[in-house]
Amino acid sequence: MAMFDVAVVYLTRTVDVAGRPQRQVLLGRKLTGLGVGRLVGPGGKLEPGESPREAAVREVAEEIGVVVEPDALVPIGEIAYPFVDEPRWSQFSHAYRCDTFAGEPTASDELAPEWFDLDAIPLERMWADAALWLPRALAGEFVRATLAFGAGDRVVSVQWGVAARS
Ligand SMILES: COc1nc(N)nc2c1ncn2[C@H]1C[C@H](O)[C@@H](COP(=O)(O)OP(=O)(O)OP(=O)(O)O)O1
Repeated sequence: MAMFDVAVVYLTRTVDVAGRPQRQVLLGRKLTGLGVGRLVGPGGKLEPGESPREAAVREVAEEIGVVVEPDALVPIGEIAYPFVDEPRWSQFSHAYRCDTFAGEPTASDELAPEWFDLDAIPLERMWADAALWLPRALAGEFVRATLAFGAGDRVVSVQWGVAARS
């Protein structure tokens, strides 16, 4: 199945809450395009000739006005998303975590960013696949998977260990 590539970035930070360190992740409410209304990491499609890392740097700057260095991006997953009923939506996602960045996340036309505690990510407001892998990936595991979407944006099949483009 033909798939377009996307890069998605999960910025993380540690804040002090009543004298204790609290890990947080930045998500944003999608304001336009596929998945509008959902919480996502900043990201989007690769442009022609771009590497996933280059796209990740560009998308973070465009969508939340934050500067990340390519080397600061830590790969946390490669996930193929075949859309069985809408093949033109099928995509291959390169996911990164990034602890080091410059600038304050700011809303754009595409995304309204917000920090969430890592132990209380509102997974029900994200794409349905997030609950299957994101907490593990943010805890340090590299996730490779093929997660097929069906009608109603439900995950209809799960294959771990392989990110299959066809
Ligand atoms: C768990 O997180 C995600 N799961 C799934 N299944 N898909 C996700 C997740 N986070 C982001 N995505 C997808 C959704 C979209 O297909 C892309 C991002 O798309 P976007 O429309 O923002 O792409 P751009 O290239 O920025 O848009 P333009 O076409 O407007 O340039 O990632």
